[in-house]
Amino acid sequence: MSAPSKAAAYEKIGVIGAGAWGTSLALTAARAGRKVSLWAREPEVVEAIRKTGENGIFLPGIALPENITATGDLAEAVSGAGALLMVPPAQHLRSALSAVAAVAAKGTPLVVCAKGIERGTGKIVTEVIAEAAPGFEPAILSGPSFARDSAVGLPTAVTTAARMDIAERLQASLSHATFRPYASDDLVGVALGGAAKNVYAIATGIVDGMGLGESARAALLARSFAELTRLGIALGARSETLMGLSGLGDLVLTATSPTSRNFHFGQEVGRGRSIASLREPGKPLAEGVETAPALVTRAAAEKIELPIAETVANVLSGALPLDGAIVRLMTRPLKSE
Ligand SMILES: NC(=O)C1=CN([C@@H]2O[C@H](COP(=O)(O)OP(=O)(O)OC[C@H]3O[C@@H](n4cnc5c(N)ncnc54)[C@H](O)[C@@H]3O)[C@@H](O)[C@H]2O)C=CC1
Ligand SMILES: O=C(CO)COP(=O)(O)O
Repeated sequence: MSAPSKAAAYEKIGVIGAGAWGTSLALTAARAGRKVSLWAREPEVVEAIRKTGENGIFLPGIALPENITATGDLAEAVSGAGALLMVPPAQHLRSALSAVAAVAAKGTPLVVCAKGIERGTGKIVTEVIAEAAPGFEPAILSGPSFARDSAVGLPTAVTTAARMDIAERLQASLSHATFRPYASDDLVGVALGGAAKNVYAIATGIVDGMGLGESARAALLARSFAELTRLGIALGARSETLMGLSGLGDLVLTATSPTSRNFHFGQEVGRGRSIASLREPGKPLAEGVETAPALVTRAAAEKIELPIAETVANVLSGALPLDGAIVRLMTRPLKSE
């Protein structure tokens, strides 16, 4: 057993992105005793928090304490912050990082809390940080955690991954009675686990929506984990990380729960809803939709086969009809496990 960490907490935390998860994390940091500044892209979110003390647009019904200051001014949000939690949708991470890098103090840990892989490049978030914010400390926060669960005070555990001393300072900065971060220095494993599980949650959602049964769902979940592990190891992740909170833990949560937007998206596809209608503006964010082709791009570059992720990407692009997808998965050459 490792010795308990005595790392010092950061006094102030900046949170960039005030969707459900950014707002919930701001609340977590505030409950842990930090001073928090929460940057929102939408002026109406800043106004709502200032006037009503809650983010009625993305996390309604949750009162935010006074040690959270909402702002639309990025320079104000990052000023004096010991660490910055980056919580935009994954496909907007690069631009958010560039904007922050232009105004924040070099060397500040940029803690990516978004879960995804960049479409077009196939880059995982550690690589995006290195390119968009050179000179800053890369960090990841990920694990099985619905924003509302942790906001209402249900017990939640996540992993903070960074250079170990930074990971431990983040752990100390965010932990409180119902929020338990574990520290890790395996950034690749933690980043990949959180991103890939969204794609596999769409897959299990589809199987559920098609009424193929719980046995099929469990088989798919297990084979999804095998895929995730194969790619993770190729990218340099540790297998125990992938078996932890941000790999297996988040896969089990997201790929079995209708509360998950990704699983729900898959369910609706499996029930025959058109993908275009599920992606209309204003529909819930399902990160796996963009990450599926990105995951496939990255796996191809690493010469790794991901038949389930590929099938999801092909169904979402319209290249493969649903029935064809199941036939394709079940008629692959027989293998040993
Ligand atoms: N909601 C949850 O339970 C959890 C979410 N996450 C991750 O956190 C990230 C953010 O998700 P949520 O907070 O749930 O989002 P949300 O669905 O609650 O809110 C949407 C967010 O997207 C931003 N946004 C919309 N259009 C944009 C654009 N064009 N450019 C930049 N930003 C734009 C909005 O400002 C808002 O912050 C995602 O990567 C998600 O996977 C991770 C763990 C839990
Ligand atoms: O990442 C999450 C839980 O850990 C949230 O999942 P969804 O984005 O699918 O709702």
